[in-house]
Amino acid sequence: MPSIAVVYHSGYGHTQRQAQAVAEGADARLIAIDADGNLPDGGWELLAEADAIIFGAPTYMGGPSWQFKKFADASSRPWYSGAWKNKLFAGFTNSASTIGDKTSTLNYLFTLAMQHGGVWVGTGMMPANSKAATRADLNWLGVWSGAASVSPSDASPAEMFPGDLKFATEFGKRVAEAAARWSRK
Ligand SMILES: Cc1cc2nc3c(=O)[nH]c(=O)nc-3n(C[C@H](O)[C@H](O)[C@H](O)COP(=O)(O)O)c2cc1C
Repeated sequence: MPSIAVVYHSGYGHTQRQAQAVAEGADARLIAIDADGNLPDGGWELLAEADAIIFGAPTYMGGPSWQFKKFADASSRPWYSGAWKNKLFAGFTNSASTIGDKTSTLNYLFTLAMQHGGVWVGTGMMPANSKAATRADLNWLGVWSGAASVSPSDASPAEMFPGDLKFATEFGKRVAEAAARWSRK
């Protein structure tokens, strides 16, 4: 079975809930970037061993949080040795506004994966964009480059939209299926 890691930052718990949903679908290990932008003990080793790495960050000011960016800059060490080359990568983000420039964050996560010589997995999911669509549906936002979710600015993590969480889990499953095909183990 391929090993999959979800490495994410969350300032206030919303991206963490999304990360848990992605990890559930992917049967992945969760690695939380802390408030200082550091990984827990053993985090880098888990990433080195993973067949697939899923990046997650909240969208702050139209991009990933600085803590995620600190992690990304620190990943220049495995970049130097090509240690993450040919792994599968995917990404997700959460923010308050429906659009909120979330795709800028997803584009950043994609670019990071490409810098590492990785192969990107998108959502591959049809949008729920008819008049009858509700926030309980999968991919209500209509995003293909990665999983996205909305947390209204006054909503707690417990109040996140069920469709967004289901979307995150299905996205995790898709990455796991892709990793099973990609991995030679
Ligand atoms: C510094 C800061 C900047 C933010 N910038 C954006 C933004 O550009 N777009 C948006 O939709 N929401 C923005 N938000 C709202 C957060 O994305 C939202 O609260 C999100 O749920 C936070 O995720 P977290 O709980 O995982 O930290 C911002 C919040 C903070 C604290």
